Amino acid sequence: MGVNAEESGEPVPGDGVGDDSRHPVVWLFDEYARPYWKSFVGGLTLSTAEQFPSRLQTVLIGVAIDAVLLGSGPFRLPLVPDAWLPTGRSAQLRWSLALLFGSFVAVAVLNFTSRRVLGRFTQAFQHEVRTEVFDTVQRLEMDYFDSHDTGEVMSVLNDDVQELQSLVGGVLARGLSLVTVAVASYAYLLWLNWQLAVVLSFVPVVLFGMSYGFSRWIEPKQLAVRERVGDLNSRLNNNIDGVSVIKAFGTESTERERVRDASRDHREAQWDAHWASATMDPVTRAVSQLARVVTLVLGGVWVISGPPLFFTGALTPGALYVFYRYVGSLMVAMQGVAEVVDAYQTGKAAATRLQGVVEHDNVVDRPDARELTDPDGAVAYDDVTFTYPSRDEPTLSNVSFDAAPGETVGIVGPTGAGKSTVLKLLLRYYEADRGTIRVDGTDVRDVTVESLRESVGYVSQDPFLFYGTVRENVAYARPEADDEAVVEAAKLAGAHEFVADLPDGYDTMVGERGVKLSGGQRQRVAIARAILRDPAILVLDEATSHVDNETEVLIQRTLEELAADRTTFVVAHRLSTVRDADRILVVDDGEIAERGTHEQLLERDGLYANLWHVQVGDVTALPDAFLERVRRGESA
Ligand SMILES: Nc1ncnc2c1ncn2[C@@H]1O[C@H](COP(=O)(O)OP(=O)(O)OP(=O)(O)O)[C@@H](O)[C@H]1O
Repeated sequence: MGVNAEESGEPVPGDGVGDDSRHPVVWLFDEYARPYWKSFVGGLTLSTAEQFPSRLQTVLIGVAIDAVLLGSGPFRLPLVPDAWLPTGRSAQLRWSLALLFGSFVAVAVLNFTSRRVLGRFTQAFQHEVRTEVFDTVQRLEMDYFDSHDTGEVMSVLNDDVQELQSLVGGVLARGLSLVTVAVASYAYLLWLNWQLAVVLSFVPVVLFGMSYGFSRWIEPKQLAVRERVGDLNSRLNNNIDGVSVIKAFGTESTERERVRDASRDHREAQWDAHWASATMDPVTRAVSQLARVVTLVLGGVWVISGPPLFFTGALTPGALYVFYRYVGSLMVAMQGVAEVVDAYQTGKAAATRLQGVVEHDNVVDRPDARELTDPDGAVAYDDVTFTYPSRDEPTLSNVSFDAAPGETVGIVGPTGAGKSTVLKLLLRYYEADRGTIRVDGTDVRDVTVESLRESVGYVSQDPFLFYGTVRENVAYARPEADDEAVVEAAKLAGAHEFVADLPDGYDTMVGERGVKLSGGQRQRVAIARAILRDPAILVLDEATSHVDNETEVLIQRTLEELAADRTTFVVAHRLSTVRDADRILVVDDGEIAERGTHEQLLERDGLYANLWHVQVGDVTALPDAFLERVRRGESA
């Protein structure tokens, strides 16, 4: 996306598009954690460093048992020259106590700081991922939203981002500490008594093998859980959104069953994963207990009666204590590996899904795309053919037409003929398979999507209003617009009267999606929003379908004035809406079947003329072929 993440220090989420060679977790950190790398590395270092003073306590006690308590061994500490250490037993006791105390303090300080630093990193990282991935999602093209429902997307933005917490704390910090503990402890055991250390080394190897096998076993189960969560969220979301339809059709019990099914699938997937974890735990525990027993038996015999079996040399009680404690912590570390691997699999699944969203094949600007500045609004379709990604057959075939700046073009035709699709291509919601669409003579693919859409005001049949006030919704297209401009736009859209009658006027909350307004009122607010934007091209896709005839006439008048200096496309079923258009295109089955002015089309006595006769109630004028078509449900 143009900016170099290295140079700017900012994460650039689109950078990874198409780069699927990176491991999802590496990709995630590379894309979003870079600005915070210092706290990331610092936090990991501190949490790893914390392990050393806490391991030192066992060493100190072991040495003190032999040297101070029993007086049977030298007072020696790893990595500390003997010359620095005291020789008298009371001085050694004081040293041991002082070092023990020091290690307690060090553990507390390191624990506090590592949690703080790593916690801050995790929060910042999650925040970055959440906001950047959301930003990417909202830029994804329409085909993504055609094939993914809200619940699925929400689950990625909520649950998967949440998982990152355990990816950092539960996997990276814990994993690194565990490895450090294991390596350092084992190195010390080798130094203390290499023979016993070598014999006991089989246990961690067995435990590690078990953990690895377990991870392979659990991975698909974790993935299934995440997918089921997405399905369940989608179902719940859909039902809450569609609650009025559910009530109207009295389908509460059917919906209850559907939610129950989705929840059951989720429960089963969850149980499957849980059961796998629950099986692994006691098995690893048993192996670890066995290792402790072997250490005690072997070491005890060694201390009391000299080296057993093939062992040679001596083992002191202090060394046995260290062995017993360290073998215990080694086992805990190995058991922890299973949990780390488990958390890693969950984190990896989340990262994979986040990567999947961000790397979704998006309509991106060409490298040399230019800004479309201040266009006159000439629009030309040249032999455009288009197939929806989920369809096999083209929805539009060989569509060609021109609209000069300031012209009003009406688009009519039966339901499902492809009228809205024609205009969605102008907005580049989708890309044409063949042919070219030009604005002011420039191929829309050669300009930036953002500047193209800034030049087009779009009002759909069922416009979406945001939760907020009427004023906020009108000013949405131009937040800096002052009250006067908002009221002016509302007047032009025929909305001012009803807004003034609302309890709080322009400050009235419209409810979620504008539910507190009628369909016609919502449309008028949406038209005001488009007018306020003052675009060169205005697209009204059934924008007045919910408005009564009288209000439509009013809106029509204003739009005529507005349309004078902007190119306007009007899709309408109510033919009176487009009667005065400079040109009318009749779309039938994805093709432009007829074109001309209202009068020309009536004269032609084709599909348009038939649709007109239907609307003016002149049914006797309709030919049998047309009536047959209506009977087959092909016309509206
Ligand atoms: N996102 C989509 N994915 C797949 N097919 C789609 C999609 N949107 C529309 N279609 C199909 O494309 C065809 C044309 O749809 P379009 O919405 O352009 O028709 P229309 O003429 O505007 O219809 P109406 O008058 O009912 O609004 C229809 O068969 C429709 O089912």
